[in-house]
Amino acid sequence: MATAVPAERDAVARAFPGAAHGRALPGVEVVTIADGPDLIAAGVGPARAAASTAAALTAAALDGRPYGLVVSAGIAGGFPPHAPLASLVVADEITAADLGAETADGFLPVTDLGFGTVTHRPPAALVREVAAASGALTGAVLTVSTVTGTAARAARLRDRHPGALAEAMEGFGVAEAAAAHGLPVLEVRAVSNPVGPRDRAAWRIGDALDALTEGFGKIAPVLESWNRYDS
Ligand SMILES: O=C(O)c1cccc(C(=O)CC[C@H]2O[C@@H](n3cnc4c(=O)[nH]cnc43)[C@H](O)[C@@H]2O)c1
Repeated sequence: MATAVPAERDAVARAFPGAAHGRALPGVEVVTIADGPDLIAAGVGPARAAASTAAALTAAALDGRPYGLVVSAGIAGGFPPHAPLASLVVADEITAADLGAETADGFLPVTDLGFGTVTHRPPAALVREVAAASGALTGAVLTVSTVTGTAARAARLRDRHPGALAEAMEGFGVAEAAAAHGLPVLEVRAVSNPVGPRDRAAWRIGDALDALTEGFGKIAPVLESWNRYDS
């Protein structure tokens, strides 16, 4: 499970009762929870998150104990009124929203330029089960390299992605690493701030971290049974 920063990693870890121990890899520490998941604080932004996640996945594969599922988790901006503060969102689509080219006629995704991919889709059945267990909202979670800070950009993003509930900065990078290993990916986010005009006073990071802990407490059995079916 990959979060951006240690505060998010620790919020997820609080949902699992087992003892934790860490193992340092080049560029990332893997925290293993007894009878629970492995967690990494993969760094902020899609590139760093992809590099850290790839390191952890490769190390596990070389150890002969490959993972069955990769989860991107953390706080996010929520598109109002669809994803309110402290709500939990599970992605049915993980989309890189600013990977492309700006043209006089608007934004072109990199796929329109003939390259790569901009969207990864988590397994639909897993998304449904996670949402049912936790009460999470289900929709697209956008990955951006620049946090949205104006109403105009928030509106442009929703115009291009009408199903978007949240934006964050790591999901697509984590998903790219998972895809390179042929693994399914899930993204779960707790909303810490509205997407829109920059307003640091509106951040509710503590509430979002608490929502992450509570949400993963409910999601844990779903993930455990998913891994069992998968192996
Ligand atoms: O300085 C700002 O205006 C600002 C507003 C929101 C978030 C930030 C961050 O630097 C946090 C980035 C960190 O948290 C995730 N996150 C949380 N909210 C958002 C958001 O609205 N848009 C994108 N990412 C967000 C993100 O995944 C990073 O890990 C600064």
